Amino acid sequence: PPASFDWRDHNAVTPVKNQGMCGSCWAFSTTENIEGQWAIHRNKLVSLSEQELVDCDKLDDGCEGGLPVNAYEEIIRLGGLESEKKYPYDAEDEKCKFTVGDVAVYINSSVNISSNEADMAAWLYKNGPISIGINAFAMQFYMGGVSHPFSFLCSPDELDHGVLIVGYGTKKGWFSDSPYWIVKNSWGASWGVQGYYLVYRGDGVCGLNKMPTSAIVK
Ligand SMILES: CCC[C@@H](/C=C/S(=O)(=O)c1ccccc1)NC(=O)[C@H](Cc1ccccc1)NC(=O)N1CCC(N2CCOCC2)CC1
Repeated sequence: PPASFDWRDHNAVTPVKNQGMCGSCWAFSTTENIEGQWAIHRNKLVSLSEQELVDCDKLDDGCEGGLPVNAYEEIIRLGGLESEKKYPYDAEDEKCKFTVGDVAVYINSSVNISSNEADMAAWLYKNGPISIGINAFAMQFYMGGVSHPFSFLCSPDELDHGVLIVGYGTKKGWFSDSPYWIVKNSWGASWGVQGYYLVYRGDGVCGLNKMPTSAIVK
């Protein structure tokens, strides 16, 4: 794989979204992974419905939390994901309004990806953006640059946020180079670097390598 790669340069990433006052980060991590899979394998980039997952995914807890691995399973059970347009986001738990006739995309299965960050970069380059869990402690104070908090401040064993890795690169420094991941967040475009988080790549910081997953679109 190349030294750097960014799926935003290959029309596989929608604009940054905002989950608002609802703990639905897991749904954004899931829909945005599938947006990437569909764009890469069907050459169609369409914004997908997080609200369908908040309302209809019975394995998860809507605004009270969830896991992409559960959401992939529920999307297969339901029969697919509607577009954001057809099933818009309301940032609150509501009655399920899923209509199978309005499905925009479907997935065939999902995979757990290796926690080795070199393997993750190779997988991303070959297949697309990766959904991850992360300890968001350092994200709450993030103002830019390559985030590399001490592990006692950002325990890799306390994942509490779902986000999406869309690329990777290396920042050339005065004394040393910093390899980083480009992470798409769901806290709006005024957060971080136009909505994105640059975090150190290579030492499992904040547990970002603990739960890398993706949907599979054949
Ligand atoms: C209250 C839910 C908060 C929400 C994200 C909110 S958030 O607003 O993005 C945020 C995160 C951190 C700091 C500040 C703000 N977090 C989650 O949904 C996180 C996301 C995550 C964690 C680990 C790996 C991958 C993804 N998940 C979780 O919070 N949970 C995982 C699923 C679990 N369910 C229990 C019942 O049985 C089904 C599973 C509920 C807790």
